[in-house]
Amino acid sequence: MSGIFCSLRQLSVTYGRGRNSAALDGIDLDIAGGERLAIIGESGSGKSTLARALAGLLPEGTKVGGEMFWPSLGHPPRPGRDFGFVFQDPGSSLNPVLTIGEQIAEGARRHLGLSWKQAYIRAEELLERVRMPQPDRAMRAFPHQLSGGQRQRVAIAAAIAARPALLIADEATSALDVVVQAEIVRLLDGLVREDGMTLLFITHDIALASGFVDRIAVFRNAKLVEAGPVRSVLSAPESDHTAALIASHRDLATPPLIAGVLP
Ligand SMILES: Nc1ncnc2c1ncn2[C@@H]1O[C@H](COP(=O)(O)OP(=O)(O)OP(=O)(O)O)[C@@H](O)[C@H]1O
Repeated sequence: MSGIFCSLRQLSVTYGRGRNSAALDGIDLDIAGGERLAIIGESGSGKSTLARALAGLLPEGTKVGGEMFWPSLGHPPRPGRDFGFVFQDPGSSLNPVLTIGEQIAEGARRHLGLSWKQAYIRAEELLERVRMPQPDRAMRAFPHQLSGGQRQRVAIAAAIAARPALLIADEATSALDVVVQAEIVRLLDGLVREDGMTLLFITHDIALASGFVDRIAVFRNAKLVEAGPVRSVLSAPESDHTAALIASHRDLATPPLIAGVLP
């Protein structure tokens, strides 16, 4: 890991249109360059709001308080260039009327200044990297011709096309069955290690995240409950809420298995 990638100081977010309760409230958090950080929390705890705040994707009219610093980038991350986003439903980020090759190549062309020909070559290399079966055929396919897991591989390839420093995966495996889920987690893990990307892995599933991330940050009701290395959070959670989350996963709550889950 290298230095601090992002520092949040008392970050607060309140959505507009008459809402007065904060979606994030006084968050202090440092994210190291190249680290794999899991953002854990129940539905509505503020996880996606954190991702949108980092990515500068909050809707107009949202009130943002506190400060965000980007020591290694020197500026807020630019969409498609400095960060890539992978969502739960790849259908929301893939264009149904463009071929897979066209949509991956577009990001590489626009942000890396490649010609279309070079961008197509890069797109096919990316499909190989995300272990898409028959990448040459997949280049000419449309999203609806692929399985959910394959679409998620394409979404990941598109998200990393411009070699971003930050990859945000927001419930990226939640809609997949457990076998494909494990494959996608392994894939993300390998890609961020190889490229030295910082990964924000947003999930409600502490057991899934604990198998591969470096640190866990637990959110509840707009607040950061605790953050720390996986081993410390699992073996000595600071809050009752985190302890309850761990206890709800029997395989994590059983001490001999904690060691088994960790790398
Ligand atoms: N665009 C929006 N406008 C108004 N309120 C919003 C908006 N998006 C989220 N919220 C509210 O902000 C709070 C935090 O939502 P957020 O989506 O960040 O939570 P989350 O932990 O990601 O939940 P989930 O796991 O269900 O996606 C919730 O109360 C939610 O209803």
